[in-house]
Amino acid sequence: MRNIIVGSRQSALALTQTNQTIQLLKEICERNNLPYTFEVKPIVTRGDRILDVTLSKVGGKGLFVKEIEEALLNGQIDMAIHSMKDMPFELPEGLVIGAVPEREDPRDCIVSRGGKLLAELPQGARIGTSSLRRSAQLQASRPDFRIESIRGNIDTRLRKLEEEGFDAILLAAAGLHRMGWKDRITEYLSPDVCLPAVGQGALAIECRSDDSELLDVLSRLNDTATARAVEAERRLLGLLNGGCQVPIGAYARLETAGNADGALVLEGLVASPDGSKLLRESAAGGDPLQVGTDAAEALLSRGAGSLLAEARE
Ligand SMILES: NCc1[nH]cc(CCC(=O)O)c1CC(=O)O
Repeated sequence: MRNIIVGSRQSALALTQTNQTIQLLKEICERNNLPYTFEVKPIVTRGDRILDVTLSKVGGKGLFVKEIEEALLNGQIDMAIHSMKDMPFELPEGLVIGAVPEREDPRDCIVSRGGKLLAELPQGARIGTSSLRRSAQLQASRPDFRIESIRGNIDTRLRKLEEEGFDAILLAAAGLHRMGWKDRITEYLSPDVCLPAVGQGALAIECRSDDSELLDVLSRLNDTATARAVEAERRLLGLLNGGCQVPIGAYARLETAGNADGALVLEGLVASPDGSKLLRESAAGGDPLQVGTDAAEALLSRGAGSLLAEARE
């Protein structure tokens, strides 16, 4: 019998994702007669302590992940469940993504006060989001919206919607689904309107690369279609050097639903921060890395490089 220690940030979403994943792993162990138990170990990261500072100024989203990775490397924990979209492009030596479970809904959504749909929001409506990707795409169709930064975990943002008088906020549907708060969603935004972030809705289960015992268990939770889609999206991100906060979106899906090993269709987007310029390109094919490369090169050949340089200034 081996007790596997699972590190988790303390946010409600992180703990929920961790517990839901452990539940699936427990079922796998039961079905296959595998001798493992799982225990959650909460970890406070630097990213959690400095939410009031602009994250990009203090090291970006990777902050949430870094301390968890240190705990993995020094053996305090054995595995960790991250939101894929918070994963930096490169993993430290000695760690791997052992499984990518089936993806939740990848779309963004709006939660509005009074249940107004996007098209019904008044001229000059105040919209809360801290994501350049979301604000650029929204401003492209509605330059009248006043976009304001909103920080904190999902529960904090939902509270701020009411308390700070926003007309609407933008969130990832996946977080709300996982929390059991689907009924708060006013409207799902189609990827044609708001292309999701790389990896949005997917999870990454990270562990030590030499832990073959655990890797064997995790492999049973891997979802081929999601893993391939995310591989394509992350290749695009890597080629556009999108590690920091830049307006990049990417979403890959199977060309034929159900054919997990078949062709992928990847859409990529790079925007200027104010949404005045949006570049969108797509690529398709069977090799996720090639599809990611093709879409990134198509974007770069249309001037994505200078748009990104503008955003980083
Ligand atoms: N940026 C923070 C973050 N990281 C992961 C999620 C949940 C959605 C997901 O797992 O993709 C969220 C909240 C949000 O963007 O609304």
